[in-house]
Amino acid sequence: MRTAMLRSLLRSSSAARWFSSSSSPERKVAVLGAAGGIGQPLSLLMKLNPLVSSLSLYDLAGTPGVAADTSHVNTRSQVIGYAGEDQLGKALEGCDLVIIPAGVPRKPGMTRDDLFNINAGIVKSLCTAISKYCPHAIVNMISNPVNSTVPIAAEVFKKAGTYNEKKLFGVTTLDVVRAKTFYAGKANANVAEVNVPVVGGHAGITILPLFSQATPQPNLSHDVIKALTKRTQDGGTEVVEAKAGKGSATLSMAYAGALFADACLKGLNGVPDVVECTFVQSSVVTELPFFASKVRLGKNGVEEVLGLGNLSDFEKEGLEALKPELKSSIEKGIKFANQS
Ligand SMILES: NC(=O)C1=CN([C@@H]2O[C@H](COP(=O)(O)OP(=O)(O)OC[C@H]3O[C@@H](n4cnc5c(N)ncnc54)[C@H](O)[C@@H]3O)[C@@H](O)[C@H]2O)C=CC1
Ligand SMILES: O=C([O-])CC(=O)C(=O)O
Repeated sequence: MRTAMLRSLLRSSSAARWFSSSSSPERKVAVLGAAGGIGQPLSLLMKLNPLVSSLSLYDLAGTPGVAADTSHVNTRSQVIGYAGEDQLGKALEGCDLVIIPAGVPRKPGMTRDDLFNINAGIVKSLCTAISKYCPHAIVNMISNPVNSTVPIAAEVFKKAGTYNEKKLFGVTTLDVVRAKTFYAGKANANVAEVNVPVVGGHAGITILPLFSQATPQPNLSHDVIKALTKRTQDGGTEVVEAKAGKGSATLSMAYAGALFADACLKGLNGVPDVVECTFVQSSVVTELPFFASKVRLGKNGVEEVLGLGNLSDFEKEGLEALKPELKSSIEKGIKFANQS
């Protein structure tokens, strides 16, 4: 279901006709940081999405080129590039969905939290503009550290009087994408039929894949589950090291970001039973104010935050172990937003 759009694109010899046949509502989507490593392929994937009617590509520089390039693809949306802070308002006006991959990526040896000092300020200024120009938009936060940037966004929106907890999402889809891929390999399963919930947050041990709830469920040993868990938690670092100083995951992240944005748009359009794992304000899952878990998406954003279900003893231990780090990252974000 989730990859139907991309699979149809690959299969169809007349993709343009397939895409232009959409009659879904008008939806304006902005990508902030659209000229970056994630921003460019994500902009292309959003251009391919028939649910988008208007695509607004914003960055400090370079977006006129990305927009001109992307706009030649013969699909539904009209694309406009906006460059520089004075054009941010226009980029955001009337948006239904704003996707934020703006900010610096990791280099080998860094943690996601090492990005806080630069990215916290970027996210704060972008969210201030969102609260002014499209206060009702759904926000998909990709910029790291997600465990802190989502609480920063919430505080900025609260201060502006525009906070709607149902519309703010930390994008953790790449953790799910990785968990599915790695699990399918070990389970010898068709990856297209694999499902794995991933909960917690988006950094190191705060990423908690729930392989006990994965489907299909072959009999994998505890050692294999432990190794799969570690590989999922270290997936970002695996890419950072392989890129050797040239950034972090961009292509797989663009794919994951496009999947999550598509799910949000489907929810907005009233498609039933759209469920994704995502980092949201959460009161029913743990005592922490934000937590990633399965969430049902709907016309207003979050329709329902779903519980964790039954956990294995190993997952229960993982859950307790992640809480202090996640709590401290959340608090760091809240403190930053209220201090500066
Ligand atoms: N949530 C997740 O699963 C993942 C998150 N990320 C994060 O995404 C972020 C972006 O990564 P990349 O695209 O690889 O970085 P990049 O450096 O290639 O691109 C970032 C873009 O943001 C732009 N930018 C910086 N300040 C801006 C501002 N104030 N307004 C608009 N644009 C601004 C830059 O000009 C640049 O084009 C990083 O923080 C990275 O850690 C990366 C992979 C996965
Ligand atoms: O690891 C990073 O820095 C980027 C990221 O969040 C990921 O790939 O999951």
